[in-house]
Amino acid sequence: MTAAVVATDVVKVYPGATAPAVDGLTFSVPPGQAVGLLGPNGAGKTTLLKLVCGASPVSSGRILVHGRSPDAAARRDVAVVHQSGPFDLMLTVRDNLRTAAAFRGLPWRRARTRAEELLGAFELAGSEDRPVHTLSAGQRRRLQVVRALLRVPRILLLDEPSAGLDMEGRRRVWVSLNQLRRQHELTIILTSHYLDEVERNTERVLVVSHGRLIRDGTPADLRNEGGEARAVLRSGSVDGWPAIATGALRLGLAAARSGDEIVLTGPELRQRLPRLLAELAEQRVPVDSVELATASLEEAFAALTRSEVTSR
Ligand SMILES: Nc1ncnc2c1ncn2[C@@H]1O[C@H](COP(=O)(O)OP(=O)(O)OP(=O)(O)O)[C@@H](O)[C@H]1O
Repeated sequence: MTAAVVATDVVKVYPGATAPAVDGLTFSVPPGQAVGLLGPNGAGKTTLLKLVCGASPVSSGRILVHGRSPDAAARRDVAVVHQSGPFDLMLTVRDNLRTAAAFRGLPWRRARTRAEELLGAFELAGSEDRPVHTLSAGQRRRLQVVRALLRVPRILLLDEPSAGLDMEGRRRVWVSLNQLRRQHELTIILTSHYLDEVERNTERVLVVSHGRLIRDGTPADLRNEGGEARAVLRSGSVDGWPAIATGALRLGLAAARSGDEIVLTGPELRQRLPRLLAELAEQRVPVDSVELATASLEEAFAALTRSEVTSR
């Protein structure tokens, strides 16, 4: 089976730059996989997408897209939703889609049915005759995805697809994309700063920092690495709260109360918690239940990128 994308020792140095934007990336993505590309601002995520779609050449190393050079693959196999995809704002939705179809060599009589289906799926039905400047930012974002999907690609690259979308807009985009994934073997590589979106819609995350790959695993792998993020204590008696807060503070933990729940956070939670519980038992402070909660992907990612910064 030919991989959808194979990157081998890929380096990208922009002209005049002092450091590479992408610095020796090696990975492969099997067909049909959805991959989230994570990293702080400036990590090299957008650059990597540009290299995969052939919009920018690699400085060294090699990228193969379904076994071909990105240039050769791009026109047929790859569709991209850029961070800001320009439309002709004065033209209607239909005319913008017609232009995009012509650019891809798709006859409009065929592309039109597909455009209508997609506009319906992305909740833009009825907007065909509206000039694009009259659409909201969220509607334009969805129209960008529609435009990218006029011909079902083998690989869809999404650069911040949810930027500017509210929660409902994000949900709608993903319902449609996941439906498409069920119908076709579609490989997706996306960058996003919404980690809940990445966790829900991808099978794998690549974490990039300063152009280098620092993690490659499932969202669950990354979350587990983040360890326990918080412990929730339930106490039947509010009288115990001062003792719990003081004891937690002594052990270097933060405590916050909400009703009869006390949330403890801080380093080495799993190790420090038994000591706190032993102290509370000695003081006869009632604790009804304790629950350790693992880190969310967001918390795990924040911890990982923080440790990267401090270890450099
Ligand atoms: N066309 C360009 N010319 C010169 N340098 C560039 C160019 N595009 C990006 N860079 C630089 O390359 C590095 C990586 O940028 P890139 O846009 O790939 O990061 P990113 O991870 O996508 O960031 P963000 O999350 O902010 O979108 C940055 O230092 C950036 O300033």
